[in-house]
Amino acid sequence: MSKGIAVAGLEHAFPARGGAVAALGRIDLDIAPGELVTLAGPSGCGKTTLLRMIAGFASPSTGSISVGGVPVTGPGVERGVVFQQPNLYPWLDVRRNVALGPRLRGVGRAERLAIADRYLDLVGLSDAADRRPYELSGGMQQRAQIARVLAGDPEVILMDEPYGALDALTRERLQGELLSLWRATGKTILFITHSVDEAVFLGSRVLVMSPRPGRIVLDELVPFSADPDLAPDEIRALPKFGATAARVRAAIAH
Ligand SMILES: Nc1ncnc2c1ncn2[C@@H]1O[C@H](COP(=O)(O)OP(=O)(O)OP(=O)(O)O)[C@@H](O)[C@H]1O
Repeated sequence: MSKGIAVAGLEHAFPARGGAVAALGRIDLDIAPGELVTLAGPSGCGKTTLLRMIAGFASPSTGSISVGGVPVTGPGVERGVVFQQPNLYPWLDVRRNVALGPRLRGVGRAERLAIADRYLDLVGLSDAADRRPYELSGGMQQRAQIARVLAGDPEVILMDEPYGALDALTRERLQGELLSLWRATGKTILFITHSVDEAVFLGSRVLVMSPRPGRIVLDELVPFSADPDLAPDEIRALPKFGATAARVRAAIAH
């Protein structure tokens, strides 16, 4: 099951010496269950602030956020968060890191390890299950983090530039994997990125925010990622892909 996200009349200013920093202008946003929404915009425009508020790590100065119709008042198991830097526990092996969510939910040992193995297989990490996080490459750690979030079976996945620190090849591979995973599970995903290519490749809908205080200045449905007849490799080669990317780039530069 996936849930929708509703942001209504949201504004946010951070208190600061010499006056407040207006981080987010007015944001009204409805994300339907099962959408994969990518969010781009210039550095410092408030993308992370918005994601952290939906995650329940911080609350807005004004306005409201609900997930699945329930107001957000703090973090919750129905929202999984993937950070730019993998945040695995160094003292647990990869399988136990992934099994952590089910463990916290009280799932028995054999079952939670089976769940972990299923998600490690899904992200192509079965061979690394017994290793510690520091024995993994950056891309493998990021995959393990994604497996861990999926093992918690959240209805909504919030991803804050998860591939920003990866090399180009690994990044493209993980983008393709995420696409297959989203097509298979229909989870609601909000994905922040600095890459126009990544935004247009992954998003069933692309949002662009203005410079701070961030407002949504482009909101466009994109037909590529949801099309089961399009293999990941084919998407970037479409002429319409280039045209959409040009519009997104123009909106960011505005
Ligand atoms: N805790 C805080 N206190 C004061 N100002 C903050 C705080 N967190 C963020 N800001 C400011 O709010 C603005 C938005 O920051 P945010 O991290 O949301 O932007 P971003 O779009 O995610 O940026 P980037 O793309 O560079 O990661 C920035 O000007 C930032 O300096």
